[in-house]
Parts: sequence; C-alpha cells; structure tokens
Amino acid sequence: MDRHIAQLASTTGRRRSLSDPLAVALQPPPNESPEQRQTRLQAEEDAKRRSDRIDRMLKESQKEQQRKKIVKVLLLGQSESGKSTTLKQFMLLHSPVKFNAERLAWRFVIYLNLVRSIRRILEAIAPEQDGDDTDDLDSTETASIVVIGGRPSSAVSGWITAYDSYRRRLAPLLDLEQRLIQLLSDPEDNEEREATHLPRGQSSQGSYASGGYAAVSPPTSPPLSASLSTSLPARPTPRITIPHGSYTSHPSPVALSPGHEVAIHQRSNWKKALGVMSRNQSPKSAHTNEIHGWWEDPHDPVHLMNRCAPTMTELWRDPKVLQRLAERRLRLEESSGFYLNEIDRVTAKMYFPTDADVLKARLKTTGVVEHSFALAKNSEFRGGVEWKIYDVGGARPQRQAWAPYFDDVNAIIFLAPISSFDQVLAEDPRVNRLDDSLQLWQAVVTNPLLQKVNIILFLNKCDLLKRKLESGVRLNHYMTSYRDRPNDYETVSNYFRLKFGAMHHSYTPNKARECYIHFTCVTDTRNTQTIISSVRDFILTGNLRSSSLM
Ligand SMILES: Nc1nc2c(ncn2[C@@H]2O[C@H](COP(=O)(O)OP(=O)(O)OP(=O)(O)O)[C@@H](O)[C@H]2O)c(=O)[nH]1
Ligand SMILES: [Mg+2]
Repeated sequence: MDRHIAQLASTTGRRRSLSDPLAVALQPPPNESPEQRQTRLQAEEDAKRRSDRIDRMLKESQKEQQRKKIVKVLLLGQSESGKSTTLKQFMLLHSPVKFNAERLAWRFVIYLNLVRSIRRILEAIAPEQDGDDTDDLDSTETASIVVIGGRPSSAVSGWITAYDSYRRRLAPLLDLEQRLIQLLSDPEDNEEREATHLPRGQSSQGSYASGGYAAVSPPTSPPLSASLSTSLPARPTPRITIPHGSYTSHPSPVALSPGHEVAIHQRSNWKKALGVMSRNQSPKSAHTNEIHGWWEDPHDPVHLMNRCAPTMTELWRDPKVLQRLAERRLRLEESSGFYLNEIDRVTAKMYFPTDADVLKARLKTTGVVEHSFALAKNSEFRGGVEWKIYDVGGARPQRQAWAPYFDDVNAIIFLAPISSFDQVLAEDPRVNRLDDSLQLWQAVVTNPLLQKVNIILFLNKCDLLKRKLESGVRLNHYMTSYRDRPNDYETVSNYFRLKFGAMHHSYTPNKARECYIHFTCVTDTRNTQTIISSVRDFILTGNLRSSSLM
C-alpha cells in the first residue's frame, strides 16, 4: 500500500498523505491486472503532462502580470489648444518632484510672456504712419488677439501723447527679450541663432478680409487627411519655440512684426539647465541670514523687470492706453501667457512661480515632447504601469509629425478650444480656429490607424468661452449653423458637445468605440486633476481590456 502511494506521488509529481481523501480515492484497485495497470499509468502520465502545461501557463501569466505595462497617450489638437498645459497637469499629479525641479526655469518664460504683452501694447498705441494698414497687426497676430468686429474707426488713429515716453522708458525690455531668448536657447547652437531671426513670411501669408472672420476661406495648407497620412516617417527631434515678434533694434515698435516665431531647441534641455542654475542660487538656509539667490546676480533679468515694473503698470492702467486697446479690439486678458494683472508679484526680486503661473506660461511646441511617469503598483498590475505621454506641436506645419505615433498608441486626448469660435489661426489668418478644430477632429476620428484607439475629447477653455459669451460676443455671428439659439454658456457648450459627438458617431470606422467628452479648463488644477484621474482609470481598466494591453 505504502509503495503504491509512493509510486502514485512520483508519477503525478504531487505528494499526498494517506489522510488526503483524493489520494485514497485514486488508489489502484488491489486486484489490478497488468493491462489495467498499463492503462492507468498512461492516463496518469497524460494527466501530469496536462498539469505541467497548466503550471507553465500560470507561471507565464504571473510573469506577464509582474512585467511593467506601458500605456501610450497622445495629446492632439491645434496650436494653443492646451496640450502642453494638460501635460503639465499630468506632471503636477504624477511627477511633482520633476515639476518642482523645473518650476524656477519657467520664471524666464513668464518674463518673456510679460515682455511680449508689453511689446503688443506699444505696437497697438504707436501712432499710425502714412500707408500703415491697421489690419496688418491683426492679420499676422496669433489667436490671443480677439477680433470682435470690423475695422477700427478712423477716429482712433490719433497720437497718444505719452507714447514716446513709454517707448523710451520700456525700450530696455525689448533688449531683455532678446537676452531671454538667448538664455532659453543653447548658445553653442548655430541653428538656434539662425532661428531667432526667422525670415518674414511664415505667418504673414494670405490676406485678411476685414471683419470677415465668420466667412472663412478654405485652408491653403495641405489637406488634413494628407498631413495625417498613414505613412510613418521617422520620428523628429523635439523642439520648442517661443512665439513673439521677431527682435529688431529698430526704434519704432511698429516695425516689430508680431506673429513671427523664435525657435528654441528642446535638445538644449533648457528647463533642466535653468532649473539647476536657479537651485544653486537658492537660499542656503531658511534659518540663517545667509541667503544667496538669483536676485543677487546683477545680470539676472529680474533686476530689469523689477525696475521697469512701475512703468509697465502705469502703461497697463493708463485709461488712454486701455481705450486704444479697446478700439483696436485687443483683448490681451484672453491671450496666452497673460501676466499684466500681476506685474508687481511676477517682477518681485524673490519671485518664485506658483503652480498657476507655470500652467499659464506659454511656450509653443514644435516636434514631439515625451514625458514618462510610473503609476504605483496595484493588485492588477504588480509590475506597475509606465505611462508615456506625447505632446505634439499643433500648428499646421507641425502636424505631419503626428502620424508616426499613431501605430502603437493606446489613447488619444484631443483638445478643442471651444472659446476660439471668433479667432483665426496664427499660421493662416483666413482660417477660423473652430473650423480648423472640427476638421482636425474629423481627420482624427476617421483615421483607420486609430480605429482601436480610445478617444477622449477635452472641450477646452470653457472659462474663456463663458467670459466671452457673457461679454456679448455672439456665436451665430461666426457660426451661422447655430442660428437663433440662446447665446448662454449652457446652450453653447452643449451645442459643441453634440456637434463634436455627432461627428465622431458619423465618421468613426469603429462603431463600437465610444468617445468620452469632458468640458475642461486645463489651467484649473483641481478640476483638471479630477478629470485626469478618471481618464487615466478609464484608459487603464476600460477599453484596454479588449485591446492588446490586457
Ligand atoms: N484661460 C485658459 N487658458 C488656457 C486653457 N488651456 C490652455 N490655456 C493657455 O493657453 C496657452 C496655450 O496652451 P498650450 O498648452 O501651450 O497649447 P498647445 O496646445 O500646447 O499649443 P502648441 O504647443 O502651439 O501646439 C497657454 O498659455 C495656456 O496657459 C484654458 O482652459 N483656459
Ligand atoms: Mg504645446
């Protein structure tokens, strides 16, 4: 009996004691014939093989579970739609240490954004010269200038007496602008210096029909389907550009052409370099008087910013200037990188950018920027999950860089800034921004390469939409299909949700795919982080079960 049990254990590979009822049940009959024994041993061998195979599969699956999952998310949308801001929110939530390490580097971008606003005001209040076409400013300007009517009246073309004084007192800021660009660029990089003197014409092509923002001509750039072609060229080197007027030492700000762009290579790792530089100069001890900071470096831009702060404030509060801005329909409050209401705080010697400041800072992306972070291990993914978020440049010339990322992406977050219904593209002033967003959305949801990819739509800049509607700007002036529906935020935002949702429904090649739509203001951290958490969980545990991830 003992021998028989030992034999059973050796053939099945499992030891069972006599008290094991299963082992007792499996004992061979006492009067087993040699044929019966042969059949039994054969059956046991087959069972062992099956059992071993199951063990192997279980081990494999365990290993698979312990391996790190990689989730790839692509942020898409036109320029200034809020992609990089969404990426910053992901960093704030999941890589706060990195976000903090880079915080000080954003100080320079914030200065640059502020200087750019000052330049725009100076350009707007400059006396008009003979043959000066006031529409030139609008036609080459980015979406941050909001045009809400027709041409300015001829009554506004008078001199502003204080203009000369402002121009003289603020002239050093225009020099600083150039210095900031150099700070943010790699000084060794020849291409960089070239790029800071971009030739005219990139953004000034096309003509502007006065007051004609509602009736938008078809775009001249390649069709979206072509720019989102399914061919997969090599992935480009990431770069970042700062949009602003090209620098010139010409004494008249009117001659400074807005809308031109300055290229900053991300290769130079400006955030890290400047962040480290600033950290080295941070207070040595909070408990002693031994404080050394960037503000002690006489060459730091903070000094000039600080010295010019009273004049900047005076300019921004001057009723004549404000009147002139209103006449020229410049709504700087709604523009990217707006810090004019916080001049004193932002130019203070020991200024340390807050989360909100960093989220508001505007740097145009060119190429593709990747950010990775790991999610904590959980019961489902014991190896943890690595997220890779790709932030692309949204301007038209940048869009051909998107396609190489389509083949292995798990989810797309598409941003459509719905406040932009009365704005035009910086790269083609004949194209209405909302029309462009809708065309882009259609191209993305139609793309067969993306048919299994989860799509989440952020109808973004809801705060600006609300403000704009409340200030009396009417949607049906720009979108005739809106007809005479109420012009309030609830009705308008719901209209956009239905419009974008219906487009997905009609054009998606995968009718089973659902499109998740959120109303967002991605500069609002609390609201966005709640949305990001739910989007993250949805991507991870939702549809990915049916895709390759799980
Ligand atoms: N008020 C407001 N500002 C926003 C919102 N989303 C983004 N912004 C601002 O809009 C500007 C442009 O945002 P970005 O995130 O740089 O836009 P982007 O899509 O990355 O643009 P490109 O890099 O040119 O493709 C930034 O100054 C943001 O702070 C929003 O919901 N509300
Ligand atoms: Mg960007």
